[in-house]
Amino acid sequence: MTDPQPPIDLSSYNLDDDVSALPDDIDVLRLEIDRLDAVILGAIKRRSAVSKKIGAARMASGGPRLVHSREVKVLDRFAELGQEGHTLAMLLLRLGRGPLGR
Ligand SMILES: C=C(O[C@@H]1C=C(C(=O)O)C=C[C@H]1O)C(=O)O
Repeated sequence: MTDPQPPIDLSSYNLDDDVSALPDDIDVLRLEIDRLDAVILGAIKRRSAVSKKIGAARMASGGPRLVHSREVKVLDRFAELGQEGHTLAMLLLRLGRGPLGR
């Protein structure tokens, strides 16, 4: 159903490391949250900029601002997170539309 993900090497982010191996130390765990938030925020900002660039390029050649079929694929990608994943994907799509986006 979902497209295969592109071959991106995420190994340096340690996203698959066993969380149960982390110490039960709130300060240490919060540092891990802070690290992950920095990665997520950086990725979201870049995703929004790339999405806007695609929209601008498409409109410059007379195409539509949005492509429903592609947006459905993005929504599918986050479906494993359930309703919250849907909400998250919708927010990502909105961020890529800029201030006039719904
Ligand atoms: C980025 C694109 O343009 C728009 C933005 C999308 C996105 O942010 O993922 C998806 C589809 C389009 O509505 C695209 O067509 O890939």
